[in-house]
Amino acid sequence: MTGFSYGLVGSTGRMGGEIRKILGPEACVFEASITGQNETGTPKVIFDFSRPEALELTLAACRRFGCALVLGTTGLSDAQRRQAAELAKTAAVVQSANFSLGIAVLSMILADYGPLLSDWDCEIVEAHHKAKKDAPSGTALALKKALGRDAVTHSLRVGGVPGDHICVLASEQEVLTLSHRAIARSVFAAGAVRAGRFAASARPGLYSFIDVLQTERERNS
Ligand SMILES: NC(=O)C1=CN([C@@H]2O[C@H](COP(=O)(O)OP(=O)(O)OC[C@H]3O[C@@H](n4cnc5c(N)ncnc54)[C@H](OP(=O)(O)O)[C@@H]3O)[C@@H](O)[C@H]2O)C=CC1
Ligand SMILES: O=C(O)C1=N[C@H](C(=O)O)C[C@H](O)C1
Repeated sequence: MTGFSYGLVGSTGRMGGEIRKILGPEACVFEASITGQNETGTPKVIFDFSRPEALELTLAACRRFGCALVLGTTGLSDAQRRQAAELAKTAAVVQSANFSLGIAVLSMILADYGPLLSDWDCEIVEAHHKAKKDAPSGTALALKKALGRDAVTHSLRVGGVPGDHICVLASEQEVLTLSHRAIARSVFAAGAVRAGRFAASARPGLYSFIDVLQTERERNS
């Protein structure tokens, strides 16, 4: 059961399918993909897991419906991020390159403790399924941002891997390896739906998945 009607941009895709499995196909009242658009009601939240080229359509739909946005598409340009931030002045927008809990915690660890290792080398290895279009992954870019400095990234596109990220930090004397593996793509959909439930009742603003988790924690404490 959903509790809200939703829209999907990227409805025929891998992530679109996973979100449908959680929220139920009957509550999906707006869907879009390259092959077309279908509208049967007013969504409370639109989920965009598609391609950067679709963002214009997504932002226009959010404005038209006056609804919130969960934006998971990676490979966005800086200008597109600014466009999403512009929508956030009037609607709740949760944007994250990775809606898994493990990557959220890994990002917090890097942001908090990365500065202690500022003179260590750092390289990031990411592996994904062969159909993934962008490289490096949005998550690898976000992990670099959390670390607060540049890091060489290595991208593998092999088999059906849902998403692996490994940060290797090393000095002359020691090596610290922090790694995350998504066992199934459903983990990202579960996080996105969690963000959608938050966004459905949140004030306008630009939120990260970490903001969603921290708000939930404050509400439950
Ligand atoms: N933030 C996160 O946690 C995660 C993010 N992602 C990101 O989500 C995105 C989608 O991934 P995935 O589901 O695997 O991709 P798929 O290739 O399986 O699906 C892409 C979807 O987008 C649609 N699409 C492509 N171009 C356009 C367009 N110009 N206008 C409208 N719709 C379009 C496709 O339609 P059609 O079928 O007609 O071609 C399809 O429905 C990627 O950017 C990926 O990196 C993925 C997993 C987790
Ligand atoms: O395309 C994918 O599949 C994924 N994309 C996201 C990314 O680019 O980081 C998140 C996840 O790793 C799966």
